[in-house]
Amino acid sequence: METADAIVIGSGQGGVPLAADLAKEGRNVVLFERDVLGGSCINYGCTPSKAFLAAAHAAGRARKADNLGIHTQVSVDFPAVMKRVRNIRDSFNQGTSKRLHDAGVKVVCAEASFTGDRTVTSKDVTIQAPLVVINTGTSSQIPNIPGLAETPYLTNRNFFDLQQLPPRLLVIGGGYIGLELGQGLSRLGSETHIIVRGDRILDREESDVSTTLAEAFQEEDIHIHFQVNVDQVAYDNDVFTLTLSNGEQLQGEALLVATGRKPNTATLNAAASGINLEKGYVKIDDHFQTTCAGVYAIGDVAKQPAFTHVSWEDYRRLKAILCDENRTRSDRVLGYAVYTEPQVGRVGMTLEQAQKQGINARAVTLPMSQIARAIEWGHDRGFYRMVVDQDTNKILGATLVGYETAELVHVFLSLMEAEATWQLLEQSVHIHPTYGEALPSLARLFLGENLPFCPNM
Ligand SMILES: Cc1cc2nc3c(=O)[nH]c(=O)nc-3n(C[C@H](O)[C@H](O)[C@H](O)COP(=O)(O)OP(=O)(O)OC[C@H]3O[C@@H](n4cnc5c(N)ncnc54)[C@H](O)[C@@H]3O)c2cc1C
Ligand SMILES: NC(=O)c1ccc[n+]([C@@H]2O[C@H](COP(=O)([O-])OP(=O)(O)OC[C@H]3O[C@@H](n4cnc5c(N)ncnc54)[C@H](O)[C@@H]3O)[C@@H](O)[C@H]2O)c1
Repeated sequence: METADAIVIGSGQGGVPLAADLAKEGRNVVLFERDVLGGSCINYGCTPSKAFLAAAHAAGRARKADNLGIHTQVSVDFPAVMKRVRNIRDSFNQGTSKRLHDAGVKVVCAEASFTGDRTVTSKDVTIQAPLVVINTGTSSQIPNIPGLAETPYLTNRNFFDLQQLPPRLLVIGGGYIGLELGQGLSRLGSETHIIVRGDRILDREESDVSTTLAEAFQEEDIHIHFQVNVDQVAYDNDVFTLTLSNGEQLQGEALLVATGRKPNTATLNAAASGINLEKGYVKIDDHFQTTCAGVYAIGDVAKQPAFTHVSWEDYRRLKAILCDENRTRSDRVLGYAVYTEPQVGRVGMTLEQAQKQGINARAVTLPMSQIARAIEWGHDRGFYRMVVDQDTNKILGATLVGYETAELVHVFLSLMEAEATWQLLEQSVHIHPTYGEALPSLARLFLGENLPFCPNM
């Protein structure tokens, strides 16, 4: 058996920089990766999906320019779109490989599992180390629908290998992936059907977020089938046929399954090192420590909010903790975004979440149709909402639905990190005419509904 100073299992968003940093300090670090280097984000998550959406939204916006009096004929070169996506993906992937190599990390390209205390084995190597970090992420959770397993369905894993635009796309799941990739292919020309088992899309968000998005999707002829399950999947002559629980049948040349994630722990044999799992996820404390001393877990596999910036921040915090700094995983403000059009930018608590915690909370909402910039630019669907604690006046959360709100929500992230009050935002003088100008306007709603809140409105 070999020994090392540190083992990292999985080359996700946290594992790669951690392995590289430790190796640069002169430690002997081994990283195991069973698939391509760089994990989900780079290879089959954020990077390819956002490069793909750049093309899709360019097409969508060009069509919508009709509203501005600009008439265009959109012609999509799908192979060129996907080639660009794969080129970006590949360049990021090569960057990961170079980073690990330059830092002196020993990379073992194989699946790792525990065979003893802090002892990790793959095909032909067994290594023990005093420090082991699990960063194995998640994979698609595939529902047990009769017939599905025998068909060449797509998940986010193989979606970006598509060579031809499917004339008709069927999507199971109305969450992040189904909506982003579903709207994306629709904007590039596929007739798109999204099958949702509940009565709304993006069902973890406030209901008016779901309604706003659903209306936007339906306006661009995306078919959303609510409150139905898929009972049967068949594949014949390159065509998928879905039989729905209401008896309806839908056909398409591509089927995307986007029904959530499952943690990559099935083959990890975590128990061999005394590591407990909870519903398949690695159980950690507030310092990322598992139930085995010296073994830590970061990112999606530790049931952290499943976003790249969270896994990456886990790495920064774990590194500080390993250097005996007083950091935890929970003392941070987290935001996220959904890259549909309109976008959803979120941070902190919703009104309902705050009230459930017993906080004396209040929310104000400003529709996009009352924002000068949104009217001028023709993006007047959506709203900005802020939640505050009425006892302390501190900002507790925000929901922004509209044009590029993933950018704007950072104003709230910083204000909340600084524990600012809504009065600070209200007193800020933002530039006219911008979307950002609407944020002090939003805060001004706490002063009274009928006051003028910004120039021209
Ligand atoms: C389509 C899609 C789009 C997304 N878009 C965004 C976005 O826009 N913004 C955002 O913040 N987040 C986004 N996410 C989420 C984001 O990709 C993940 O939250 C992030 O990659 C988490 O990374 P991680 O570090 O936990 O692990 P991962 O990046 O998942 O990496 C885990 C690695 O471990 C490897 N592995 C697993 N088991 C083993 C084993 N036993 N031995 C060796 N190696 C193993 C895997 O092969 C994988 O490479 C998206 C996800 C998807 C699927
Ligand atoms: N913009 C981003 O940051 C981004 C983008 C994509 C993915 N992600 C991350 O990846 C995660 C996974 O995305 P996802 O879209 O797979 O999951 P999700 O949890 O967002 O959505 C899955 C949806 O599928 C539904 N569903 C589950 N089983 C079903 C079934 N049998 N039939 C029909 N519907 C079913 C669920 O009700 C849910 O609405 C996200 O939660 C997010 O953390 C982030």
